[in-house]
Amino acid sequence: MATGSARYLLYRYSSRNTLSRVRFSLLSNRFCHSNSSNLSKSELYSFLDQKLSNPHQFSQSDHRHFSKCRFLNIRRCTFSTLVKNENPVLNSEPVLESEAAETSTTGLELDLEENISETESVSPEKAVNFVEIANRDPIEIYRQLKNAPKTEKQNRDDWNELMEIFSCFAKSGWASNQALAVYIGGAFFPTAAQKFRKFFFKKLKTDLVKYLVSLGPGNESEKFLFPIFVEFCLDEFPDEIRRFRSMVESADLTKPHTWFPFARAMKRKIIYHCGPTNSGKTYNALQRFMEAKKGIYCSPLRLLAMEVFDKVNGLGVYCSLLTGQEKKFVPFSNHVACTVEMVSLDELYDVAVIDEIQMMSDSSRGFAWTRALLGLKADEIHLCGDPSVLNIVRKICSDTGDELVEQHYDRFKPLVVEAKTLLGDLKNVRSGDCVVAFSRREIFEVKLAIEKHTNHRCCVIYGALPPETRRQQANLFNDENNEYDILVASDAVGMGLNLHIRRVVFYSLSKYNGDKIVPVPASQVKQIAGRAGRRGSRYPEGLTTTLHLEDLDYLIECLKKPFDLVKKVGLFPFFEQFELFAGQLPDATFSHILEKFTENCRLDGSYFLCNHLHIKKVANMLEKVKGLSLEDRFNFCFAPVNIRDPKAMYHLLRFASLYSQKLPVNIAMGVPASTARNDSELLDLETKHQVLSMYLWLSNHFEEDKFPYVKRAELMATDIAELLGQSLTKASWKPESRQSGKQKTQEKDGGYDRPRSLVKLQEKKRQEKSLSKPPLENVAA
Ligand SMILES: Nc1ncnc2c1ncn2[C@@H]1O[C@H](COP(=O)(O)OP(=O)(O)OP(=O)(O)O)[C@@H](O)[C@H]1O
Ligand SMILES: [Mg+2]
Repeated sequence: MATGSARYLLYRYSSRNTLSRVRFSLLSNRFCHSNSSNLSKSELYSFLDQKLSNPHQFSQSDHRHFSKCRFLNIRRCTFSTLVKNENPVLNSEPVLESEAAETSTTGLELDLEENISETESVSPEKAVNFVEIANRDPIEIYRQLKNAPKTEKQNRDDWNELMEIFSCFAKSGWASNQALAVYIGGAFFPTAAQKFRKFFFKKLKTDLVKYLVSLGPGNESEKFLFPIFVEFCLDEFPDEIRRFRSMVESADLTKPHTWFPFARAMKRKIIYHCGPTNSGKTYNALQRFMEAKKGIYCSPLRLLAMEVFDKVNGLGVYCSLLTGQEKKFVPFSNHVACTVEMVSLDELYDVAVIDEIQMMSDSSRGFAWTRALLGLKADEIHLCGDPSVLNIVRKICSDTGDELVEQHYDRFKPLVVEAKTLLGDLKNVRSGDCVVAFSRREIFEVKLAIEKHTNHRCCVIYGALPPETRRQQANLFNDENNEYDILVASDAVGMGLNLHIRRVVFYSLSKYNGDKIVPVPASQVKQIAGRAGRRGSRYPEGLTTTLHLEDLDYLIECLKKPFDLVKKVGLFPFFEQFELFAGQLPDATFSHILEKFTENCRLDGSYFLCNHLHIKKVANMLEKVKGLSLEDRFNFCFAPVNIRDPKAMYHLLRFASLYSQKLPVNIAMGVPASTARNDSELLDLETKHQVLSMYLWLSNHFEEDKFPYVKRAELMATDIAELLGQSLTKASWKPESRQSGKQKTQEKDGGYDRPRSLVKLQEKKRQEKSLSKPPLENVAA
């Protein structure tokens, strides 16, 4: 049977079965792409019967296919043209849909309208002028629907199709996103869409239904429905819209440079000291800092702030110290060394230094650097960092109108990679080595192994140690006149400390990121490796290598890799912004407000909202403490606490409870009489110090009289830091296993071996995973 006649039969069949236009088109499409065009009339009819017997015969892909063809089918070649072309009585030469579309021109639209009316008598359904509907004003459509006295009856197919269209609309990410622009919130959108559907179904108009059915579920119908939906919402939900509007406006984090009008009123000069590690960036910035009449140095770490405080005072420039935990005011000082979170944006300075500016992109703490850069009231601001945020600083300066001067640096002496590695054996460590491991457990295992199998003694530095203890360990390592000539450290060694390291040895290049084991990012590897061979140290030429040969390639790859260019930097609302937003949700809990803020806040393309999982965890715990103001909660949530340490969390809860009851907050903790004898005692000392540090932090962020035991806490903290230092120098025990099922290290005869390269292990796992996955085509099939 010729395709033309088959199509005619198909059309006749569709008339007989009152097939909707969409279904007819889909069917004819399928038909044309199948061998069924060779069937006889009865065979064809039974083929169609069989197709139609399954109500789900038109799959999503059919709909998608039809959507794609919509412009061909509707705008340029309507069903009626198709029928006309295919009708052997009217046209003996059949024209396929695609051909008809191909040959149509833009001028055809007028003809199509004629065709619609022309075919009214032959169409299985009343022909509808789709072009006219597509161009109709949505406001007018909405009014017409609203004023329609009753619904017009539809056939079942169209009804079902319409249901599907509305169900897709309600789930549409596009529509939900667009709705935000008219202040229909993401949470409210499904309700609004459901009410819209109810409204529409009560007022069905056949022409609209036909048109929507011709568009089918998906993009096209969503785009058509959306403006009508907007009209409906404006009319039906003015209160919700008003409420959401003020909520969105109070969560507006766009244009953060406008938040600091005083800084904007100043003509600031920004000097970006840009370069790799050990290139003199901080040194040069500090020279200007010390020359200035009034200066501030903003550090990424307490330890580094203390170091600058000592160094600057040592050079005769009076300088105070300000960190979350301590305030050391030096009389007559016009200079201050602080942690970046503590920087004052009220004071005027001649020179400010913001060290490690690339930390602006840090997922949790980035906002503190962004705030300092945008808000510092200083004539001259020196930024020190790697080139990763250079572009974004350029953009910020063009927003703020500040002058930007770039100073580029090279490393004093190149870092040399030792290709031999330690051949998997820690016995090959040498004096001046810093072995870098990424967990506390590994650090102690390495220390134990080195001290057992060699004559070297090890100092240790890791994040959970107080800065005072880290400094004590660093001094012990730097001092030539003792037996502690190896440093075993975590990534905590990567910033700030000036250590006499000859060679950085990576024990591993993978670390646990709180969720899974991942390769250490290249920027971090560079930063850590850069600790070797500092200018002015005993080893001005630096070396780096790995324990295992297998890890060497990854190390080289990281060192060669150019710095990634950061596209976004961190932001977080001030308390005042948060408070304004909270006003929209009077009965909500703190964590709910936080959640809503995250959901509704708007940010410019160069910024992201900093990760606040930690804050949320604390907020959830403090939910049960009654009587805290919003500001109190906000402050308590920023207190430095290890959320994975139940003891530390318990103390924070206790502090907040006492505070809320207006009782003096006590420490309720003693200092152990002697050094730690095992790892659990050491862990206990670490926790105790963290709790005291938290107490001191809180005393600096709340009224002092509420935390009356500051002096005592300071003394206890000093004692514990000392005990920790003493405990570490003699520590020779196996670390506590905090997680079961972790990789076990192996001891071999007369030596020590880590199981295997974790980087390789990760790579192998990834490869196995991708091999076990079927090829994409199969998945699609
Ligand atoms: N011009 C100089 N004269 C004397 N010592 C210098 C000079 N420049 C830098 N140094 C010393 O070199 C060492 C590294 O310098 P600096 O700390 O400024 O490097 P950096 O580029 O900031 O490195 P990082 O990125 O690791 O912070 C420091 O001990 C510093 O005192
Ligand atoms: Mg530096």
